[in-house]
Amino acid sequence: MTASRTTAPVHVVVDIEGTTSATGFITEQLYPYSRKHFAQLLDTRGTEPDVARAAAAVRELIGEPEAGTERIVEALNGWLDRDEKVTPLKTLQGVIWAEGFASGELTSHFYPDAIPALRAWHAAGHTLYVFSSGSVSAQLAWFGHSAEGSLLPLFSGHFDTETAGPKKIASSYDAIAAAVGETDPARFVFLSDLVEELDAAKEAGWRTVGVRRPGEPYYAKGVAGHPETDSFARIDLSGAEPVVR
Ligand SMILES: CSCCC(=O)C(=O)COP(=O)(O)O
Ligand SMILES: [Mg+2]
Repeated sequence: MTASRTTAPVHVVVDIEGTTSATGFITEQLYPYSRKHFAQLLDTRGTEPDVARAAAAVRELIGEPEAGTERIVEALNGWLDRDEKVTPLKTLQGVIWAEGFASGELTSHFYPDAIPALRAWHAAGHTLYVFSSGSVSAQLAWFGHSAEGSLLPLFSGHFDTETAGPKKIASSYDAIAAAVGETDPARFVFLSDLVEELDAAKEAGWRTVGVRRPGEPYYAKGVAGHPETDSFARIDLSGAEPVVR
């Protein structure tokens, strides 16, 4: 059972892939871009802290302490093939994508209802956060380069699997609440396309809304046990509970 809350503004925490943005855009535009640059990144910037930490984590995960660039890239591409949200993969993608966005080679995608709703919630006094498997550096590049310019001023913080923990376990949502300094978990509303993530947030006492957009990979799976919407425009945050109109 979730705790009650007043009608005070809430903390809205959004997932990216399948929620604010199309999975197909990310897998077709961003994933190939990262594949193209993994080897070069490891060879030319391997001593940078983020790159070195991620390479060490890949070696540990594959159980090959001596793995060189070729073997690491093979592991990264295997995870990408299966869209596995492995933290060091996401860290390296974030470093690569940050450069791609900065140079103008990459652009981000948002469903047409997402940006107006984010702006409206921010204007209404709600605080906005991102919790995505995409690294914080990828999130900053993504939200910093929308077709409508930078959306970063709308957000009060960004969380990923390195800073908060895996998205399918409740303690990660507790960690976000602690980082935000919020003691009432019912003041959070988490929006995601993946039911296991919504379940974990709900277990932590958060409110949830399942975002179920036609054409998305998890559409058929559904979001049983959570209010469901196909558009941010239908989410009303003015009452004690998020309502889908
Ligand atoms: C452009 S942000 C990175 C997107 C990404 O790589 C990813 O895995 C997003 O997964 P999510 O947790 O947002 O569904
Ligand atoms: Mg998602």
